[in-house]
Amino acid sequence: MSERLRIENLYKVFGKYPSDALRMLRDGGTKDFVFAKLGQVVGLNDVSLTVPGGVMYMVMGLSGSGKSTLARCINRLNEPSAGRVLLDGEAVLALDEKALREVRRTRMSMVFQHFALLPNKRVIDNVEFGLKLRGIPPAQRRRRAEELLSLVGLGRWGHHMPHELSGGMRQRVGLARALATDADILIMDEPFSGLDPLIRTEMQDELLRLQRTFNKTILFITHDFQEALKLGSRIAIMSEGRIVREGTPQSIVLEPGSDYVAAFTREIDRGRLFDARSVMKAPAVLWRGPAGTVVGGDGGGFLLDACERVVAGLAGREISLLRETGELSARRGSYVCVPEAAKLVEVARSYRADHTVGVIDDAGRLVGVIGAEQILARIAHLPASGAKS
Ligand SMILES: Nc1ncnc2c1ncn2[C@@H]1O[C@H](COP(=O)(O)OP(=O)(O)OP(=O)(O)O)[C@@H](O)[C@H]1O
Repeated sequence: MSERLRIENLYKVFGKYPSDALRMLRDGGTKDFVFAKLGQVVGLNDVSLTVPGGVMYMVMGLSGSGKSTLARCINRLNEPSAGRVLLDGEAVLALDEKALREVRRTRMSMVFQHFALLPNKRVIDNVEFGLKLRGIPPAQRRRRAEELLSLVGLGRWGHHMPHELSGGMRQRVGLARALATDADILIMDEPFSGLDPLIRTEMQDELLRLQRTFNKTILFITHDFQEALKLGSRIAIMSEGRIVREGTPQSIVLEPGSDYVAAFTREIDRGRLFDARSVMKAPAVLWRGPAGTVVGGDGGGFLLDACERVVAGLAGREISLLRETGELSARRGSYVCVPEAAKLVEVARSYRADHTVGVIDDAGRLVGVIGAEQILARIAHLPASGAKS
């Protein structure tokens, strides 16, 4: 994945002469310290991050942690006090006004809270709006808008006014409008906050679906950790203008690194966050013979062919028999395998006592095994022996 957006050592101090504040911050001073000494508010304190192309990158933190300031500094709605913003390697802070306007219009667009629609324009005109500003010819932009409306399930609503639609439908129009712009980097500042929970879930699913279709690069701001976990490929967690933890959702939950981050992870549903790949153990070889190779452990195993594909399953007692007598007793069809991406909750559902769950890759090869110990350990958040993180 190529890098699209890179932020390097970005600072934002709200105040006329930020140089003293910057010096204090670079010397290790905190936001509170700067405010106490100078009365200036620190929005960002040495923020660096990299957003790869085609991913949804989440910026998460409590109110006042600097999320919106970061979003606004990236496209210079707020002028950063120091640091660099690179869009496809180009320095955004060096752009003159005209070039900046062009970048905002065509390459990096900002989606504000609630996707507010223009109330006196029809739904289709709302979706077309950004394209019109870009000077796309009428027939072409109409086609694109119609396409997008049907993609969000509102193909027949183009000629209605926004007030004739339900809240959820209006949100979908807003999402279609955001995606209609050809800018392939979208900065979304809490677009779903304040929505009722059902509509919010529906919108999150819709965004994930559309993201897969359009492969946009999205920097998504949220204060909701669950939302960050659900949508994000990577998450940056902010506190007091700094990034205090950055990583994949699974790595952050496994190793929060501080009490501040750990507090967000406590209530999350681990069964739906972790996948088979992240809990499986490497299969140990127990036996080799003309019939194939047996891998697994005391809880059960698998007989594999020469291509490492599962031929048959062995229950725990059959593994004991093999160990004691060297006698192979494996039953064809008597095993459970899941794909690497299967969620832990699905693995737990397929688990049978005295059997090990196999994990297979796209080519059908056995790449790992999961016993009850791994499932329970990850759900209860204990380190499991041999499990990958
Ligand atoms: N225009 C401004 N002038 C002065 N201080 C500001 C300004 N905008 C933001 N701040 C301050 O910068 C800090 C970061 O604010 P920001 O809005 O980025 O936080 P946030 O994480 O987006 O919060 P929220 O979730 O409440 O929107 C806060 O201390 C805020 O008071």
